[in-house]
Amino acid sequence: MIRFEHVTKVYDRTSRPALDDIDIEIDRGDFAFLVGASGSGKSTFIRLVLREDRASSGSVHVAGQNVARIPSWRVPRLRRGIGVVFQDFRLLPNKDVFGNVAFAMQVIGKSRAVIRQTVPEVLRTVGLEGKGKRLPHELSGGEQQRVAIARAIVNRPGILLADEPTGNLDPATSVGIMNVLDRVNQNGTTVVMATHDGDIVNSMRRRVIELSAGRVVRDEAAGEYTAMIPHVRADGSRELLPAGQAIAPFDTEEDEA
Ligand SMILES: Nc1ncnc2c1ncn2[C@@H]1O[C@H](COP(=O)(O)OP(=O)(O)OP(=O)(O)O)[C@@H](O)[C@H]1O
Repeated sequence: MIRFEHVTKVYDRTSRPALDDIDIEIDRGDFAFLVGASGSGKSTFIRLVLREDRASSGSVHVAGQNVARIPSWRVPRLRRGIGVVFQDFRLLPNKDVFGNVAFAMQVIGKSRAVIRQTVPEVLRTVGLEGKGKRLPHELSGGEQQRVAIARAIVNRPGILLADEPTGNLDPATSVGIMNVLDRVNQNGTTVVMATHDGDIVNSMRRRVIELSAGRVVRDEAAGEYTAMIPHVRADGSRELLPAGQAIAPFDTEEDEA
């Protein structure tokens, strides 16, 4: 569904690539977490899928299409097949819940009859039945994110990209949002979620793609937030430690040198 072939992205006026020779495939129906420190390239990955930016080299394929070959006038059609959810919800403040979701259908020319039928169905999917007339400021953060997800999926995209969707939410509310994303995935949508939320990654046990300085340093089918890597103790015995901690003995040696 999403294929990166040796993709490198170097932004103007920077020397270090934001993405460095990324070669990865995310299949139809997958659920993949993108993890990695701030600045490791997660948002850049998402921007390239949406063709908000172009790869400096290599190619990005979405639903079988090389996005660099799509003429500008057809980019909106590419994006119509991709729902996007952000950390800060980005709802229209003067439209109610129904209006926010309906708007995504109006802009692609859906009829009023179809909108009237579809929006309540989608609001039910995200757990917001009966809240169609509320304005965004009358909703909790978790409810606002549910509206954002409803809006992202109402046109049945093949892909849902979520950039830190639980970043502004407390842990309990985040679990509710993950249940919604899981349901969306079970309905066949490929979900890619960039996150710093270790608890969520560890509880979901889905594919984990870890970026570090623009490179894929880990890609596990049912991974955890932090990789556990083998570490040899001074006495020769072995233990599993989080990747960051396992390099400590080498730092010590350097300090002494
Ligand atoms: N428009 C830009 N111009 C120049 N450099 C950029 C631009 N956008 C991102 N970068 C740089 O590219 C690298 C990757 O940034 P990116 O935003 O993709 O990281 P991220 O993993 O999403 O970080 P975060 O977790 O903080 O959102 C960083 O070094 C960043 O400074």
